[in-house]
Amino acid sequence: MNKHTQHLYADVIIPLPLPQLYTYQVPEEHARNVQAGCRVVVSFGKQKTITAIVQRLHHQAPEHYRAKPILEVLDDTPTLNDLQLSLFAWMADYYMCTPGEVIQAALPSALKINTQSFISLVPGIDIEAHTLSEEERRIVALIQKHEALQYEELSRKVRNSRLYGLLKQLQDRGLIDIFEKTKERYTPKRQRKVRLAAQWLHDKNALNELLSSLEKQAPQQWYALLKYIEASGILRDWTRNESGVEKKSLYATDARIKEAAIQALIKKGIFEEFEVEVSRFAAVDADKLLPPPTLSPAQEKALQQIVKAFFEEKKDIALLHGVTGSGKTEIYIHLIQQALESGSQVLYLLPEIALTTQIVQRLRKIFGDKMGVYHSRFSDNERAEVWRGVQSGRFSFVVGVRSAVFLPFDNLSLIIVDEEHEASYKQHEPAPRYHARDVAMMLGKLHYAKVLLGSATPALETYYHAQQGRYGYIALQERYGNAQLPQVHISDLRTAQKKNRLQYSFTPELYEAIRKRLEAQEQVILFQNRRGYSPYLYCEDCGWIPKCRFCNVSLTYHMHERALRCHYCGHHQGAKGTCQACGSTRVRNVGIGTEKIEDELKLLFPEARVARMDLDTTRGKEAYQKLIDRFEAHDIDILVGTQMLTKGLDFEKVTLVGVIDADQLLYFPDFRAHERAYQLLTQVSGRAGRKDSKGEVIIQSRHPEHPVLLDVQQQTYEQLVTRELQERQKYNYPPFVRLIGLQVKHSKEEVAHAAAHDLVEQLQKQLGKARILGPDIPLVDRVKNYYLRNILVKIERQGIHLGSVKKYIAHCIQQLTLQKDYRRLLVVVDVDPA
Ligand SMILES: Nc1ncnc2c1ncn2[C@@H]1O[C@H](COP(=O)(O)OP(=O)(O)OP(=O)(O)O)[C@@H](O)[C@H]1O
Ligand SMILES: [Zn+2]
Repeated sequence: MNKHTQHLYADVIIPLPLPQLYTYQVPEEHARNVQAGCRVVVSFGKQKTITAIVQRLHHQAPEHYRAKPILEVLDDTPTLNDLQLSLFAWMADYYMCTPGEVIQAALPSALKINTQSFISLVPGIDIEAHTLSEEERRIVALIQKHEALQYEELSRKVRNSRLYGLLKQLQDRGLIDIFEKTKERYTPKRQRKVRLAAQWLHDKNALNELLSSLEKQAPQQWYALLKYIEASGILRDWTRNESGVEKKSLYATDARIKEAAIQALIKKGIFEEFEVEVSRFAAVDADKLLPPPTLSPAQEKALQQIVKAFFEEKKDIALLHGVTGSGKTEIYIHLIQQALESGSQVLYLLPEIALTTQIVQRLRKIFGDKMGVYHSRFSDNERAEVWRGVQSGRFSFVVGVRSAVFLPFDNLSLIIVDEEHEASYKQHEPAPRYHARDVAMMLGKLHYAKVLLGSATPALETYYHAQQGRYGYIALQERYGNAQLPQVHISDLRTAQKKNRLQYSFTPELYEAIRKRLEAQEQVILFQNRRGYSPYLYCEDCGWIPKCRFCNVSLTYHMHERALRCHYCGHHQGAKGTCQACGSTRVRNVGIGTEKIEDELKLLFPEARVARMDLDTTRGKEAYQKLIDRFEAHDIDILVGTQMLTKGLDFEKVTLVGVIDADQLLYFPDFRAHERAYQLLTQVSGRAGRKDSKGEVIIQSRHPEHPVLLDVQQQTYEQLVTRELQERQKYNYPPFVRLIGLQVKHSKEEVAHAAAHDLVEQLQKQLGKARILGPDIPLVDRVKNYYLRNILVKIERQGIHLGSVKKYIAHCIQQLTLQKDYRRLLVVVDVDPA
């Protein structure tokens, strides 16, 4: 068969949780411009048009259905490049989700298509003069009734599967307009500018004549023109006229200039008005950029070791294990600079919250406008702009949160994962439940890029792989400058309580230390990893504890808003002063949240300026940054907060860090509890004394002899690791095995229970009893009205084919949910749960 007449097919990813790709036929007229990675419009299901991504083009018709045609191709150049398509396919496979779910997570919503196209008649058309079929007439009549009709609405009214084709024909005949059809929501920001019309250029005499005539006849215009000449700098260099001056800036900054005067100059042909696309990000003057900081000898040595690990030892991944305040960021800066100079791209990943702050400001001063920032707090348009900017080459360097791994890089040579131990690199909900550090490693592999992991408290897995020689390993033991690591004291809550020496939640040591620091005009950070006022209320008469209506968990008391809040589903209700079971007024609040600490501090230190940093006080876009700025400016003496406080912050005047209650970290029921507690406590401690040797940390605990606390105190990370690795090996936990978590959810408890048991039974058939744990009833066993059961699959790292195991698990789940009784069942799969 002749190649040109052979049909072309496209496998497309539909952004829905569908297990498979769909094959569509590519009509002749699109065959030339369609490519893998392009967005296309297809019809899917009943009367639905949807935007999909082309994964692959080929010539095989699908076996089991007749391929429908692609309706439209939206991109001239693909939105996704080949490396992204490979990465996303790998993610769907590895994290056991659908390709559509990966696409949903990857594309900024501004690049997703709005299929709600509008249709209208072409203005002024005499429809009677055209011959139309009956169906066409009906459609036209419907359109005529409205000024513009949405495609979806029309399709509901018409109910014709060929609607798209019919409309296309009407459009081709010039009868209707389909406008804003499948328009992407990304709108570039535009700026109106003016410049001098060409005839006045290069001729100072002509310009002078013009000025003197204007001065007499139209002084306002004369003044506006003078202002333009000055602002544009054209007399020094005529070529500056080309880029002009923002129109608004001429009259907005000088009350003597009226907009009308500028308008008049445009009308006279002296000014010419034009429009440009501008960035949503403030520009940085290229000549104001700073060189990278000079490294200390220890930093320099670490840098050399990293280079050696990457290029001599040929490691693709290296771990920079540098204590808090050792200046890891400065080392990254040097590596980034080198990579950019070689003409390639760099990705720098940071945990969510750390990003809004200090680090970005530091990097901006060095890398200026070639640095893009990718953050979930940004608007859709801003994120789409970064996406497009990476594609166009405007941003060769991106600093971003976990979702930045999805950006359209085509030439990465370096990926940095800062604070690689951070749990927030893992996405929990919705799928893909990916870990950005692990995706970054795959991304690195696809690009042949080097991956640098950095942390003061590496994840156990990471450290283990480094020990095994799989990753390069670089240690940096000293803080930058004269700073010393802080002294850590453990303060015994139990004894203080027994002897009745507690002042509210504070031991005498912590109280005294705060008092001294305040006196010395220094700053204090207090850490309590629980927001709200208290974790629950309790009626002393009848024992009533308010619980969430939708979740099996007590409601947290938020005193400031007088509300009870569920931290699982967000449900909230007013807090009444009395017990809602027996009416008693003896309702006590139990446990300590950040709000309570804040209140207690106001009573204990009435003159101190206290602020709180947790999810509740940082909801607004700028709220977090403002708190940081105020603390930096020393408008706040004591900052109380949750783990948000621990992430990479750098404050000069903080000399004391207090931990209110370490026990809730140490006794959390999770195999990672000790590791996490060590990391959190070490990180928060690391905020103290970053510029000198006065740093002090006081950790309150009822178990002052706890080995993890001693490790934090003595900075014996290796000791902690050895102990934990032994435990993990003994009980089969990562890094010795891989975990896949399964959560069975149903609105009826019996069903969830029975289904979980059935699933375990099925899984055990092929995988054996030892590999399957559960089903377990989780601590909170009902969330958002779903009853939950957990199953854990453990797979050894060697000698078993992971892919086959995953296939089998998927198969078991599918078989289970096909059963009639389990139709409403949900099974959430979480590969490498964290
Ligand atoms: N070479 C250098 N020149 C000037 N200042 C430096 C240099 N290296 C580090 N600093 C300063 O030392 C402080 C600590 O550095 P940095 O924040 O990079 O540490 P870090 O290793 O990332 O710490 P953490 O793990 O606690 O986040 C910062 O204020 C930084 O500006
Ligand atoms: Zn709830």
